[in-house]
Amino acid sequence: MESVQQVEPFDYIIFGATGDLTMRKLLPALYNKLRLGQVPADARIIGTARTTLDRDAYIARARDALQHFIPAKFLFPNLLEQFLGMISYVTLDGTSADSNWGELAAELSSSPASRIRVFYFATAPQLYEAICANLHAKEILTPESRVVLEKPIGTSLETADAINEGVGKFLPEKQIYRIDHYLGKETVQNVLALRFANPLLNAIWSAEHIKSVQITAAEVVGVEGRASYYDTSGALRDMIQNHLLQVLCLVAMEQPETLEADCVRNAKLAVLKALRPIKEDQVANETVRAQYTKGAVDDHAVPGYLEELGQDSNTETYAAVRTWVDTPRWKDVPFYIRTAKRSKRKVSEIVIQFRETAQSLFGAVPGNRLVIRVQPNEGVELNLNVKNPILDEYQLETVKLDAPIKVEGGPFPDSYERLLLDAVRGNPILFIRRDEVDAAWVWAESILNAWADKKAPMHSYAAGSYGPDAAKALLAEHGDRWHEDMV
Ligand SMILES: NC(=O)C1=CN([C@@H]2O[C@H](COP(=O)(O)OP(=O)(O)OC[C@H]3O[C@@H](n4cnc5c(N)ncnc54)[C@H](OP(=O)(O)O)[C@@H]3O)[C@@H](O)[C@H]2O)C=CC1
Ligand SMILES: O=C1O[C@H](COP(=O)(O)O)[C@@H](O)[C@H](O)[C@H]1O
Repeated sequence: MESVQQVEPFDYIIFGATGDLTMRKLLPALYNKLRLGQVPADARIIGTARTTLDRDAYIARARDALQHFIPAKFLFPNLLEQFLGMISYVTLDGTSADSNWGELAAELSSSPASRIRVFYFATAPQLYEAICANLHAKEILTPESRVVLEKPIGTSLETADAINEGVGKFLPEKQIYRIDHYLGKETVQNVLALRFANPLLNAIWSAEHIKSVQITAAEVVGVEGRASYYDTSGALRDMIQNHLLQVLCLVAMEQPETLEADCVRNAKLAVLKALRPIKEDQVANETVRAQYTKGAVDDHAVPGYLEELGQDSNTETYAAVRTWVDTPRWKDVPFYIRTAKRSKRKVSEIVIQFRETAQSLFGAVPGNRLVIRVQPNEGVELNLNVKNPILDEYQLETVKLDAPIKVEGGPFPDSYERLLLDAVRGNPILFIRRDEVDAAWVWAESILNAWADKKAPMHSYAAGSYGPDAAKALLAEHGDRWHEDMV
């Protein structure tokens, strides 16, 4: 029950405190943890950014954000005031040695030196090294400090190395927390529980019984206000290199010896290293990339990606990859991973397709299917073949066992909630180690390089559809179908 206990007193120092991430995710997550009794009353949140604001002006912004992003029934007036009372603001350019570091240091010095300090970098990653250099030079980093790095950790192995080296000059790896918010999702963490706490599933979790695995993260939204970032990234860098590969690792890994962070991270790393490299001349066969064109989402007409961008682009808003984990457990089992902007519906899910039985008492019977609904409508469903109760003879039909995953009396926790306090706890189990980042880039780069060299076509799909038809062929070659095409 450790996770419902209050954490130790902390100072959370947010760089980028006026930004979208802070307002939409970080402050609401910390408020929710206070509501749940996990944040001690003397915890403090110090926001910093370059915009000149006094405390009152910052608190007004924070209040607006909380009123907007926390459902009214969970926004208790006294608690809101208590939370806002924990916040202060320092106008600071994190990259400039001449900036207001004295004020930040003075704020922090009012707490005991042994207090936990979490420096959360909600800024562009190019700033991380300079911020760390200043924190170091101004002697603000203590042995009880950690830094949380937001994604993206680079756009390639080389740029990721530059970020990691830059931060690593000032802090050892154990004080560096690279966030991947998919690991903060309860339903993603649940993959380990499902696999290793259910002998029934554990016994059949291998190529002998599993025919294929598909992992999807599709969104209805387009690139919204983030086109300038997104166009330098694309679907593979934005979602697959990090979030979906992490999910794949949890599905495919061998059982770690313990739940200690490095045991789990070693097991994930082994999967990343076992991913079969996709060679340049295979990229056209093993991957599909596409851009959305104009279409309709929820009956509203929406423009295509290029129209939104206002210029030509070679950036994919859809990516699907067929990949293989070269370990005995997963021999010849295809893993299909896909992500899309402007899809028909928002869904993140893992579909485990079990093998059919060609000859049984009932002849050929379809394989069972386990669906882990990451979001929305969080839960687990299992398709079973049963006897049709109306007919006298044995005729089979499929029923679905459905186990929703809900939180009694509360909203489903946002992924940032768990992660923000794990950084305080000093528990890196849900954060990415540097060697994982590197291994994921090694695998992703061969695809990205081939795409950059136009070795695979750029397909298109109408906004509001499930993606390009070409993606169906990736699965059809192995007798598989995407979940929405399954009967
Ligand atoms: N928004 C999201 O949903 C997600 C964001 N991320 C990542 O989080 C990070 C922040 O994203 P987001 O909030 O959207 O970005 P925004 O552009 O909304 O915010 C950037 C923040 O950084 C501050 N900033 C910029 N330069 C400096 C500086 N030199 N010193 C101190 N503060 C500075 C800005 O304030 P000011 O201009 O006042 O200095 C602002 O508060 C990025 O790395 C992004 O990739 C990751 C996943 C999702
Ligand atoms: O990291 C990112 O994730 C979001 C999708 O997150 P989800 O929790 O809503 O599935 C995505 O919109 C964004 O482009 C990407 O940077």
